[in-house]
Amino acid sequence: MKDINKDCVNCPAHNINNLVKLGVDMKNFDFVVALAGNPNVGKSTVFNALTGLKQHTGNWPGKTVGRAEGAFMYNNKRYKIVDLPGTYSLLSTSVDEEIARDFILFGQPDVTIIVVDASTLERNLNLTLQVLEITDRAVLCLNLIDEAERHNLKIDDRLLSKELGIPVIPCAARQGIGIPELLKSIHQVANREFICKPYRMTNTTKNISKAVEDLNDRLKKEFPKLSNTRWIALRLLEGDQSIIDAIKTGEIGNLTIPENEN
Ligand SMILES: Nc1nc2c(ncn2[C@@H]2O[C@H](COP(=O)(O)OP(=O)(O)OP(=O)(O)O)[C@@H](O)[C@H]2O)c(=O)[nH]1
Ligand SMILES: [Mg+2]
Repeated sequence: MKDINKDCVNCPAHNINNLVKLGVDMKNFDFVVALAGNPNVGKSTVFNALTGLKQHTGNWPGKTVGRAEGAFMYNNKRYKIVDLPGTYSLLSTSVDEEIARDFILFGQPDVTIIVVDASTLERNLNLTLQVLEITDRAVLCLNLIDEAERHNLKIDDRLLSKELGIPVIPCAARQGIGIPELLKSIHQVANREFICKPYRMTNTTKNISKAVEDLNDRLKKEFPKLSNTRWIALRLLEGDQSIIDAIKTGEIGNLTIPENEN
């Protein structure tokens, strides 16, 4: 009897009650969700599972080359979801990586799903920690868990969730495993039923903090609509030439994605 219930909870018919794949129907959405992650970790596979669309997937990096958008409805809330090119770092400079970086930083998503490859978790944590520096609302999709298991890797997802301060959901997106749990977490984080406490590095000295605060104030005054000005202030202190140029030309102000485009 117990097994029958378990099968019922995991069967597609049960999930259909909660998830409606809306394809490209992005009207009147309540929340914007971004898919961030290293190349080739299954972001588009998750996107397709949630929207019913058919974004290009395959086993090599660099397939998604622009922003793809779709929608789904879950528990009567409408979500617009944005699939992004893979990126190793928010400091990356290739054109595709910049598209991902700009949306994660300035697109003001309500929830960022960080998709990671469970079989190469450590490498993926670099981007994860960078994303957690700039957002209070994120969910970690611990994807390719089947591959990790095949390599006899066991990940303590509950401990990882505790340490990162965000929900961690083991998934095998290609097989649809973990998608119901992922949806539930996206919903809880978007609706503030789950309050994230993202892991933040705290090794900044007083002088640096003061310089960041000063620059942050000036940036906010100059570009009132720009999000993540603290991140920009840090890059300025590091001497990041592309950011310095974007400020000099005023181009940085264009990175804010207007609300009606969301
Ligand atoms: N075994 C296994 N394969 C998966 C899983 N999720 C995705 N894949 C496969 O992994 C490959 C990469 O998936 P994509 O969805 O294209 O990855 P992506 O992150 O969008 O890749 P880029 O757009 O190139 O950054 C595809 O061959 C998928 O079928 C999973 O959970 N398990
Ligand atoms: Mg992709």
